[in-house]
Amino acid sequence: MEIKKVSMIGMGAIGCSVAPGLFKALGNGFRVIADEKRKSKLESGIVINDETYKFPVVSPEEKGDEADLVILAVKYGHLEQAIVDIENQVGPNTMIMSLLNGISSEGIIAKHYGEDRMIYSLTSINAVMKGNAVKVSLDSGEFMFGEKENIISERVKAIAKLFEEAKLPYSIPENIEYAIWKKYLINTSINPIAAVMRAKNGFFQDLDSMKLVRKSIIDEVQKVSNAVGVCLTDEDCEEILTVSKNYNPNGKCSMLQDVEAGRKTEKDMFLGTLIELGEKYNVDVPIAKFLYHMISVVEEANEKGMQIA
Ligand SMILES: NC(=O)C1=CN([C@@H]2O[C@H](COP(=O)(O)OP(=O)(O)OC[C@H]3O[C@@H](n4cnc5c(N)ncnc54)[C@H](OP(=O)(O)O)[C@@H]3O)[C@@H](O)[C@H]2O)C=CC1
Ligand SMILES: CC(C)(CO)C(=O)C(=O)O
Repeated sequence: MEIKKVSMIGMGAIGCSVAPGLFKALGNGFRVIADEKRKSKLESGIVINDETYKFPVVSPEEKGDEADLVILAVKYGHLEQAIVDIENQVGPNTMIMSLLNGISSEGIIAKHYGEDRMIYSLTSINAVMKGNAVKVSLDSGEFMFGEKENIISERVKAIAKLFEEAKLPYSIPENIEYAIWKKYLINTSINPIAAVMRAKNGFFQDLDSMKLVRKSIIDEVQKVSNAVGVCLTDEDCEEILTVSKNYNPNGKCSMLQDVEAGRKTEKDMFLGTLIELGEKYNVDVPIAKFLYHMISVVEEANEKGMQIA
């Protein structure tokens, strides 16, 4: 199996981390799915690490040229529309990979296109987008992917080959669902706190007191993981506290970028999901609820144009 055509939806911080490598590896076999408005922005060029790129664009309406692999890199609030927009790129053998954070996007996409198409994935790379410019260091993390059943299938091997050719750092974890939960532990204990405090990555690297704040939500995620049967260990919870050390201290997590850009955040994907699972499995998650409400305040203040002092 060889991957010759990849279509990607979502050319923000993460999409732009993957796109240059895939474009170099595949040439016009790499396409960005974009409607008219986004297409004209992309055609005027997108600046990634100071280099301007003009990627081939395909409209959601264009039919008859399906991709071998479709990659989604939109925010959670845009997922439903993106699922509709990728439709003409999905043929009988197309694989679908979601780089969205959180533990829920694969299940949502699978409801529309079927579980058998899904390749489970995550990225630990930290990228920042401002206007049409993205800064990313591929050394800050990697991409992880695998089959839900954790077999090294021909599909997984083909994606690994593609990522090698594209010079994108990757690994295939022993258990992809577990790896996605570990990433969820990172995000639930960094993103909402960073968004409320307007804290750059450095706050999560150099402040001992921040560890205590993070531990309170980490504890809730661990309890919920036990209830659903994923069972994150105490070692995972400790390890996660140091995992952000490779990030640029002046960099910002994606939720802080949302708040600063005046966008709605992914609070439902991170905290809403935890609250729902807590209710379902009878696990108390008061810190998740508190953070959820704090983010709602930040979003409402943004909407009403109220400034932080
Ligand atoms: N930034 C980071 O460091 C990391 C982010 N993530 C996760 O990756 C996902 C993407 O985040 P990030 O890249 O930061 O998000 P961004 O907001 O930077 O980028 C999302 C992009 O998707 C585009 N988009 C949305 N809907 C569509 C659509 N229907 N068709 C075409 N384009 C669309 C947006 O365009 P427009 O602006 O025009 O709406 C935007 O350019 C999130 O789930 C995030 O949590 C994971 C790891 C790290
Ligand atoms: C890079 C990292 C882990 C920072 O929290 C992230 O996933 C994000 O920004 O959403």
